[in-house]
Amino acid sequence: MPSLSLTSNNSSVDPKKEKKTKKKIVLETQETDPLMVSSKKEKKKEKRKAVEFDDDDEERSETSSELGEPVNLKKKSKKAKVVEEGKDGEEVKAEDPNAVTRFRISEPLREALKKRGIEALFPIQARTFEDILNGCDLVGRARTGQGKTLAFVLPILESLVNGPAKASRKTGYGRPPSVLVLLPTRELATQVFDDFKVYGGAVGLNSCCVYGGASYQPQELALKRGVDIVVGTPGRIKDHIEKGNIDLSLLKFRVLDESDEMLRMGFVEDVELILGKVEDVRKVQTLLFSATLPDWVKNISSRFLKPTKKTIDLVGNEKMKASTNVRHIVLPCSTAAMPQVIPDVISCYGSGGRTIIFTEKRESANELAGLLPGARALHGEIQQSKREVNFCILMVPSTVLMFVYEQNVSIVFVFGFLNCFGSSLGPCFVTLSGFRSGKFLTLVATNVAARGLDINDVQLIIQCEPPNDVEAYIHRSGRTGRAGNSGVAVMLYDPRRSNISKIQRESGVKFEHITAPRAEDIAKAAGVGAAETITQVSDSVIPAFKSAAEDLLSTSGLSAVELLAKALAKATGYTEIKSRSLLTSMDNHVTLLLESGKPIYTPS
Ligand SMILES: Nc1ncnc2c1ncn2[C@@H]1O[C@H](COP(=O)(O)OP(=O)(O)OP(=O)(O)O)[C@@H](O)[C@H]1O
Repeated sequence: MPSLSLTSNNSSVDPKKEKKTKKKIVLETQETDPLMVSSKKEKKKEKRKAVEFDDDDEERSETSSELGEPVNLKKKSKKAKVVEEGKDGEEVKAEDPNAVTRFRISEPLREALKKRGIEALFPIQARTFEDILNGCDLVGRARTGQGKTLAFVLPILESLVNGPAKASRKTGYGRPPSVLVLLPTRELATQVFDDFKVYGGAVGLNSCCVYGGASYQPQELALKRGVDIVVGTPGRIKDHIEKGNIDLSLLKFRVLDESDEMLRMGFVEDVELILGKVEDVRKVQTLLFSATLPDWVKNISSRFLKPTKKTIDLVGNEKMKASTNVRHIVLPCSTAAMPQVIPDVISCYGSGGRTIIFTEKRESANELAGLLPGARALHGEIQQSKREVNFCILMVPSTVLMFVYEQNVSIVFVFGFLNCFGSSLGPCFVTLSGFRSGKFLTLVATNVAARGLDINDVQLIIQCEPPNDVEAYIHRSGRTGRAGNSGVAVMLYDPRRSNISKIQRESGVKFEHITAPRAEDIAKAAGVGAAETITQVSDSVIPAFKSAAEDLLSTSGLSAVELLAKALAKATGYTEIKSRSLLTSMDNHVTLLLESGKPIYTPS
């Protein structure tokens, strides 16, 4: 009989160590099985050991910006500000080489940027600005959240109002568009349109947004009135071109944003048809942007862009393709354990901000959203009106509610009694706009939310299983850690069914391996929050509770600190701390590592 030793290691799973100790058997059992643990005391001892944090840096992501405790990651990574001593000891900021003032950006645009807190360009913007303004076709690539949208918005607007495109640009009623921007999803089109609306509006240029699933009429009206910039999805833009609503004869710019996704989604034919409608391609500048540019997209781009095109690739051959502002983590977890594990991951890593959870299928998104408190689902089957709606209530008399769509394109009168309000309002404020505005903090989405979405304060991304391709991993994890902020991306995987090595190899991410947050971790995070709220309780309550507190202190045999700890535990809903499997993250399971002195052979 080989000798067996019992090791319960609740800290990080270390694949390297696993390799070295080949003669180990990992068993798993219900915690209540008396045969598997010698005594309760021993078990408690092992648990206590497991609480100690394995501080082995080796297994942590080399890309992590925050490698300490898994809580409170809400930090802005500070951009270096060079400060010099001026006259009379006054502090003078040395000018940033990427300061907005150093670029050919006109005053109204500078003002609009300043209003949004932008005083310097990000590297992809600085590196592409002059080339675009000088009329070059360009392929631009930078990691997620690095500001690729403004990298094309700013020089295009400058070119139209002060640069080479100004001379031949038409103005007035019924003018055909000067700019056409193609994006793969309606959500992205809306987002990029918002930027054109703000910055274009600042220099007197009009934009409109067209996408499938929404009514044609308001889009046709806007196009007929005349616009400078059209942003939209390929299918609907193609329809408008075929219906004669969009005239591309005076087009100056065409932009393919998230180009690889657009072409992958089967829009190649639509995109080719749209681009083919431009009669004289020499008069049009074509720009192509994405965080991921597989070789096949680069090849296709040579068909759409001039041979003289410039390529600005800020990722290039660097091993790490995903965001370097994100802490990339993997966690073994079975599907059955997800509803228990995900809320705990959110408690430990969500820093109180927004979380996006990605599932592969629509049904799983619906199911999970139903199981997680305060979560909503977003996927392609959800009606467009519910996916991104920006209603505002204009007046609420006792019996009439009136909603006006933000773009003033449709007005809906809803007549009814005020008590109908609660039930009718709910579905209106759903999904993206509700998530953006903080009405709910957890979004469960399919890949429809993987690309380009820029939502404030998304602290945590959870992927329920490894995606099929590396691009999906890069874009999904890139919904956090944007514009210099840090974030956490946790990928769940079932070690018996899925493999993370392909994603690891192709993305260049060195994943940090963790186990499901232990009850102690979650309790600690909750305790910190509860301690803060206790200090906010009014002193007026003390007299009412003082005598009970004194009685408790004198009779319990516990110290004041221990009693306070129990009170915090109760306040946060903890009456006991449960164990959890390291392999599947199932509650009430313990993982046992049995080491043998000799090889063990199975009967077969
Ligand atoms: N120069 C800047 N200074 C500060 N913030 C900026 C600057 N440029 C862009 N941003 C902000 O950075 C965020 C990310 O920008 P954007 O969505 O364009 O990134 P992206 O590179 O297109 O990301 P993705 O690849 O995910 O689509 C936005 O909130 C944007 O307002």
